[in-house]
Amino acid sequence: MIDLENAVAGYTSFRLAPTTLTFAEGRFSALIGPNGCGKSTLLRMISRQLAPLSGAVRIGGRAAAGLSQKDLARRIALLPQENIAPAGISVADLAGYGRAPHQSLLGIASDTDRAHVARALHRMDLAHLAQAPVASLSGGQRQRAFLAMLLAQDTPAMLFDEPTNWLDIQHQVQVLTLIRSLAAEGRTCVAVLHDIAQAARYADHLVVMKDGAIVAQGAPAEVVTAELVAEVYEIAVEIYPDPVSGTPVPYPCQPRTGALAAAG
Ligand SMILES: Nc1ncnc2c1ncn2[C@@H]1O[C@H](COP(=O)(O)OP(=O)(O)OP(=O)(O)O)[C@@H](O)[C@H]1O
Repeated sequence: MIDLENAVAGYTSFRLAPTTLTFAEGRFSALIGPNGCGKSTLLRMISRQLAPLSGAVRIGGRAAAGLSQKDLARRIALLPQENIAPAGISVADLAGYGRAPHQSLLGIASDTDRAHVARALHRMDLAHLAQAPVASLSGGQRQRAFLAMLLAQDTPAMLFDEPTNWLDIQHQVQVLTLIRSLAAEGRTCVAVLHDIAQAARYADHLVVMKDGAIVAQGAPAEVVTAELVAEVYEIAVEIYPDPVSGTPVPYPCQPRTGALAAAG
């Protein structure tokens, strides 16, 4: 579980509103909202990449501020939006970095570490590219290599900042299904997603942000309404039921311009 109590973080030009929020374990929570509303800032604060200016962040009931770097990395992992691999590293070695918090200072890999890495590469469809340099991968393959590193870290709380970026539709579904199964294993999973229909279909819980503040949260069917989308994204939509899950799918209303407007 991750809980925030009046937590505030930000930069000179942008600050989150005091945020009180719980991400429950065993649940896939999706964070949605317009560009620049503070979603990444919130994840950075939770993962302690950005120190809270006030308030508290607790991970598994423990104050994040009081944890050692290693203890923190055993409890929570973050897939950032931008990832840079060390020069010349292979896919398997990158995934192996995820095991560092579980190793001694000497960084000697155990059989357990190797098993975690092999499983992570398999889950991300990368076993055949294990020895390939990360620099030689496509954008989607690289994203999956960083996801494999996250899986190898094997933490009870996992944060994903736009995990479906660069992925084709097959791998988008694979990653969203994977996050669901990680939550079903009892982990606390939080993902920033831009596709509201995907968020509504795959997540159990939606948290909606605007201008640095949480403006709505709850079950997707309750949260995703035409009124909320209009208020948060400033665009008129109609809501259709997802043909598979029945969850809400917002579709932009067509502006009635040109020949269509004249005909109507
Ligand atoms: N390192 C930084 N230094 C200063 N300002 C920053 C920094 N990172 C982000 N910001 C500002 O903070 C605000 C929130 O950014 P953030 O990245 O959290 O938004 P976001 O909701 O994740 O956006 P997006 O959907 O575009 O990824 C923006 O106005 C951004 O310009």
